[in-house]
Order: sequence, then C-alpha cells, then structure tokens
Amino acid sequence: MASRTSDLLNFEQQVITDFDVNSLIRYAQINIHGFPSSLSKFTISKFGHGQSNPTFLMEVISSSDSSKQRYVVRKKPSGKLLQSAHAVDREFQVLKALGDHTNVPVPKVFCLCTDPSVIGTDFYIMEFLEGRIFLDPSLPGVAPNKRRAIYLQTAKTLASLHSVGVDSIGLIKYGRRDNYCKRQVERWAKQYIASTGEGKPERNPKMLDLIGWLRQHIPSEDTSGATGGLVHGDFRIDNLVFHPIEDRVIGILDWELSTLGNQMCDVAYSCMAKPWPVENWKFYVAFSLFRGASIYAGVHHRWIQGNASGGERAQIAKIGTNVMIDSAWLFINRQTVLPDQPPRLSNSIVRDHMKPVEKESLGLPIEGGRFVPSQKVLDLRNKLLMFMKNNIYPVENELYKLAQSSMRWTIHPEEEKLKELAKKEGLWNLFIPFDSAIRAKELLSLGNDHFSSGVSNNLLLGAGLSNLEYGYLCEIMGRSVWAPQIFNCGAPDTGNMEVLLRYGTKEQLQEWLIPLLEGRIRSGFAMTEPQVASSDATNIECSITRQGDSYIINGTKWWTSGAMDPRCKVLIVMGKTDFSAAKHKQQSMILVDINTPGVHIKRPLLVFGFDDAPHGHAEVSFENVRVPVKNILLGEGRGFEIAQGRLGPGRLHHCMRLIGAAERGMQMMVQRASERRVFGKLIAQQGSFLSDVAKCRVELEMARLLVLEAADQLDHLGNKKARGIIAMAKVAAPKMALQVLDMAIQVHGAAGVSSDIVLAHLWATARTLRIADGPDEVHLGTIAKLEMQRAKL
Ligand SMILES: Cc1cc2nc3c(=O)[nH]c(=O)nc-3n(C[C@H](O)[C@H](O)[C@H](O)COP(=O)(O)OP(=O)(O)OC[C@H]3O[C@@H](n4cnc5c(N)ncnc54)[C@H](O)[C@@H]3O)c2cc1C
Repeated sequence: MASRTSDLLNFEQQVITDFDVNSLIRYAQINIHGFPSSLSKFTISKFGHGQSNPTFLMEVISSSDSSKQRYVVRKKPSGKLLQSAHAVDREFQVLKALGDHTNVPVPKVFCLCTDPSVIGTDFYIMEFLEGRIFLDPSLPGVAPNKRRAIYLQTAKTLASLHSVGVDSIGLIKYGRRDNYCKRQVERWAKQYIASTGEGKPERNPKMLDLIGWLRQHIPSEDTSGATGGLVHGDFRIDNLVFHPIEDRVIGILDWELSTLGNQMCDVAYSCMAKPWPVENWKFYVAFSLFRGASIYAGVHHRWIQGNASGGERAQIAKIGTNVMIDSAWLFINRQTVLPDQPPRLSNSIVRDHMKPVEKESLGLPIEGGRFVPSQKVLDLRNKLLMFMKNNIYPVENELYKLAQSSMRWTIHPEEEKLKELAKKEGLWNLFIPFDSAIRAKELLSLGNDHFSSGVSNNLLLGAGLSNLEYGYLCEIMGRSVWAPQIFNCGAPDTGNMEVLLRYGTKEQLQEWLIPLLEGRIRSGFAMTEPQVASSDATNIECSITRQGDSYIINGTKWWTSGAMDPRCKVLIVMGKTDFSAAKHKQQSMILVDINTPGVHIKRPLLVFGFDDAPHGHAEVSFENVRVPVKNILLGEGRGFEIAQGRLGPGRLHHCMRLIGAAERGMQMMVQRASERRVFGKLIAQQGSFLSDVAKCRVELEMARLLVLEAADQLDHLGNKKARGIIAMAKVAAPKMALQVLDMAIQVHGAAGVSSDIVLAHLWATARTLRIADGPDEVHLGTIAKLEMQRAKL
C-alpha cells in the first residue's frame, strides 16, 4: 500500500532544537510571495523517510484569514559533512530549471538560502505535494493492473527526465557528461574509505576488490559521454510522489545526487532487482550497489557520530552496506563470461515475486496469457510480416525458377538485394541471444569500423532478444523456405554463428564470425558420416590428427547442409582427435576453410527429389586436409560440449520454423477450400474439412505452446536443464507440421504434391526434421530417461 506524503512525518511532531525556527519564519515571510505576514499558529514536523538532507514540513496558519499553508524545508545536515555531499543549492538549481522550463514533474521551489546566519546551514523551501509514496518497490497490496500502471508511470517519468535538453534550460554546466562512472567510482571509493576503518565502522575488504573491478570495467560509452544527460542519481519509486488517486507521478523528490552524467546509471539503479540484458549491465548494476554501499557506510558513520538525519533507523545501514557489497559480487560473479543460467526476464521475476494467493486469485497465466510478446517483439513481428508480404512471397516463384534451372548452384541477385533491405529494416541476425551478443562485443571491442557492410554493429549482433522472443519471429520466417537466409537466420549458419559467439576465440571471431554476421559468407556443419550411424555421434570416424602446428583431417561426411552454396566458405567439422580417450572426450570441432586443399565437395544429395539448390546438402570428403592448430574450437576433446550448446537453440529454431510452415499450410488450405468447389459445394462446406481443419489448429497451437515453453526454459534454465522440453518440442513440431501440411496437400489435390506450389517442399523439409538434428527415437529416449529419473525421486 502507498503512504500519504503527510503520513511520512515522524509520529511525534518534533520541537526543533538545532535551528532557530523564528528566523526561518522571518526568512520565509520576506522571500516567499503569499507567505502570511502574521501567523496564528505554526508547526514544524520532520519527515522520517530518507537518510540524507533533513526535510521538514512547515504548516502555518494565517492570523488574518485563518488559511492553512504547507511548505517543505530541506536543509543540509548539521555537523562535519563528507566532501561535496548534501549540496542543497544544486537541488534547488535543478528543481527550479525543471519546474520553470519543462514538464518533468517536480515540486515548485520558492527560495534558496545560503546565509548561515539564518538557520545555520543552507536550505531551500518548496511546495508540499500531498500524494502517495510507495515505500516498498514490490508494491504489496496493490492490484496487478494498478501495479503495472504505476511501474509504467515510473519508467515514463524517468524517460521524461532523461529527455530533458539540459543546454536550453540553464543546466549546461550542471556537470560533465563524460567519464561519469569513472569519477563516481573514485568519489564513492573515497567516501567509503573516509567512513570506515580504524575507530569507525569496520572496512570490508570485498569493497576494495569491488572498487578495483569497477575501475577495470568502465564502459566505453561512459568515457565518450554517449549516454550522457541529466541524471537523477537516486531514482527509485519511493522518491516519487504519485497523485492521491490517479496513477501518475506529480513530483520527483530527492535530487541530492543529480548531475549531468551517464544516464544508464539511473536506469540500472531504478531496476536493480531486475537483471536486464544490455551491454555493460553487469557494470551498471554493480556500480549502483557499490554506490549504495558507500552511501550506507556514510550514513552509519554519521549515526555513530550522532548526526544522521534518519535517526536510529540509520543503524540498519551497517547491515545494508555489507549486503550491498556481497550482492555486487554475487552479480558480477554470476555473470562471468556467459551465465550458466541466462538472466531472467522481468515478467518471470514479477511472477516469482507474486504471493501464491495473488497467483491463485489471478489463476495463472497472468495478464492476458503467459506467452504474450512484448511491444518490441510485436513491432518486429509486424515489420517481418510486412516484409514477407511485400518482398518474399512475391519472389518465391522467381527464386524457384533459378533453383530448378541449370544455373541452380548460383545465387539469384534478388536474394542479395533482399538481404540488404532486411538489414536496413533492422530484421537482421535476430536469432542472436542477448548474452552471446554481449560476449562478442566484449571480446571484439566492436566498433563500427569492424564491419564492411556499413551497418551498425549493434544491428549485426541482433536485437537483444531472448530465445523466447525470437520464437515469435522465427516462426514467421519459417513460412517460406527462402526467408530465413534473407534475414541471416538460416540453418546451419545460425547454429554455427552461435558456436563462434559462445566458444570462438577473438581471432576466430574476427576471421569467420564477422563475415558470417554480415551475410557475406555462409557456412556448413559437417558431422554426419555415411558409413556409421551418426545419430550416435560417438560413432564418427573422421580423424583430426595433430602434426606440429597443424591438424590433418581425413574422413567422409555427408548431409553437410549449405556446403553447395557458392558463398559457403567455412565448415565446422566434427572428428576425433583422440580415439583412445573416454567416449565423449574423443571428439573435437575444428574450423576448416572450404577452399583448403583436400576438401572435395563430391555431390549434392536429394531430399525426396529436392536438392534445395543453391544451398544444398553435400557429400564432402577430407583427404589430408591441413588446417592450422588455432582453428580448433574450445580445445581438443570438447566437441560434445560444443554440440550440446549448439544443438539446443538450433533444434528449437527448426521447431519454430516448423510452426511457421504449418501456419502457411493452414492459410493455404483454408484459402483453397474457400475457393474450390467439389460436387456442388466449396470444399470448406464439406463437413469432413471443417473437422480436419479444426483438428489441425488444435495440434498447431499445442505444438506452438510447447515450442515457446521450451524457448522460455532455455532462457531461464539453460541448455542442459531445458533438454527434456527441447526434445519434446523437437518430436512434436515436425509431427504436427507434417500432419497440417499433409492435410493442406490433400485439399489442394494433385497440385499439392507438385512443385508448382510450396506445400510439397515444405512437407519434404518437415519430414527431414524427424531425422535431422537427431531422429525422433533419440529425443524420445531423452524424454523417457528424464521421466524415469523423475519417477525415482
Ligand atoms: C535434410 C538433412 C539435412 C541434414 N543436415 C546435416 C548437417 O548440416 N550436418 C550434419 O552433420 N548432418 C546433417 N544431417 C544428418 C542428420 O543429422 C542425420 O541424418 C541424423 O543425425 C541421423 O543419423 P543417420 O542418418 O546416420 O541415421 P542412423 O544413426 O543410422 O539412424 C537411423 C535410424 O535408426 C533409428 N534410431 C537411431 N537411434 C535410435 C535409438 N536410440 N532408439 C531407437 N531407434 C533409433 C532411427 O529410426 C533413425 O532414423 C542432415 C540430414 C538431413 C536429412
């Protein structure tokens, strides 16, 4: 529940002894227009909430008309203060500028006094805002829809504050925009040192380590000032006054730490409890916790000295300091390189924090359903749908024509044009999970000049989506066999790029990942071998033998998808580096330039007569292929480890595309049935059709939910723990797609099995997915094994 601003006064109205109240009244009478010249009564009460500048409510009753007026007085604390803290004159300056020139909600300020003879310290007087303050950021007791509105308003208020053009409202010199974090780390480090140590609260050595860590990880945008602007410095929900009834903010309070600087710090600080996947997030959250720890140490120290404005409550600051230091380290360590468990999404956190009774009262799924895409995803989805409608469906026939001609193994120029268009529209590399993108950026210290295509590197590293978010988009690409590669989201490139993003060295990323991300080259994944049952990858026989600074590769692979493509330049080859090692440690993966002597593309394989030109599935032989040692991925014997990381997301991408293929089938089936007459009636009017189409929809929606759930679990639990549900999706999605496409083919009659329309090709592709990336039986084995284990618990 919210507290009224007036409820936050200390219970007993205090008689102020450390300043001259009469002097304050005299000052107000002279400097505030409309302040009563004679008073029949006045009271001064102190606000109990907040630990910093003492703040008072001054209520005065005019003796002439008995009207009551309320003002807020905010002053510096008395006593010796830490350097640059408690600058109420700066608070006044920023409040005045915002109040006079912007719509940012702030209390109106009346006067600033820097004359110590009045009440002993600087102070200013502002209007009193009667409204609601939410002291607990989890908003207990507030209905979910209200909570949503309040959080939304909080975010909007921060956005309005961050949008202020400081130069035009007289705040141009309010601070420096660059190197904010750098200066802040030094400032709060000094204050921590000053507040702790001998004769003071105990100094925590982990805080010193934290200072060192922060110094080493200052983000580049901080140095450049790219994210610079007005910073509140303490933007929390309990520093906002909400309207007494309406869910809107009427005032942002407590501007003590405001300045110009890196606005990301405000963002991170305001959602410290909500991990959020952007670059440098680790730094910003750790920085917020560090700064909080330093402030608490100061509060605790002042409490020991007897001049903390928060009174006895300041004692808890002692515990708070160390909790914050520990939390910072927990956060830093949890996210080293890539998290075992990727960051949780905010809606899951909200769910997790709901009390059972709240969940029950809502009957999960909450707020319109569990799988409701965010606005960002909806926007991308709409863009994709338009792109498919305007650019892909209309050229499908044209692309097929070339792929069935004698020029089948060349690229249609339209395809490359569409790739450029997709890049421009921000529909590029959407498959890249945000955590992998962060690693790539860190490893490569990417700048725009690393890319030749002229597209910003941010775009080349995707849109910062989770696997679940990508699920809503990938299925749309799956509606056409041509679409995925136009968005640079085709197999096996996505899986291969994911391998490089997760496991590649800096050099490997430079050499292969960047051209792949740009869409300049394509790739293949060579694991399956004709002579052994390759669904069990321990059977593979291809050898990778170390010779000095090289590895020599010998073996035959088949079904190496993409290897026929003239743009294919690199293969990830799985082979054995040590035939005598433990069963799952014999295999390694290595990068092979397709033009290396000894790599022979033997022939394209056909899938029910489709050769999938110009992409193709090739038989490839490797005869004494010599590659440099640096091409090994992750290290010898770690092939299985990589395969597990690669296959989870890759498998799900297939499932997502299958949902899209089935949707296309549904749409074509209904359209055909609504146009074609058989025996005097439209097909759609035949009872058997209605029953069949409904059953298809049921199957499709079940499979979609399973796929989305698997993506959600992959995001939350990681590859290993999500393997059961991924296996389920991998079994269910092809089965469903085959059923729906088969029905669509049936409705189309002979046209359905022809190559004149896309259904036969979509069906053939779906059929391969009961085998490719592991046959059904292998996945059923995984599901059954987990089920048996569960039963034993
Ligand atoms: C279109 C297409 C594209 C492909 N792309 C690639 C690629 O890019 N790179 C690559 O390396 N490979 C690729 N493959 C190969 C694919 O991954 C393999 O075909 C698959 O792993 C199965 O291996 P296999 O063909 O050797 O079948 P085998 O291992 O010989 O299995 C044959 C059958 O045995 C049965 N079986 C297997 N295991 C079990 C079990 N545990 N219990 C009961 N029955 C079982 C299943 O019915 C299975 O279908 C592709 C395949 C296709 C069709």
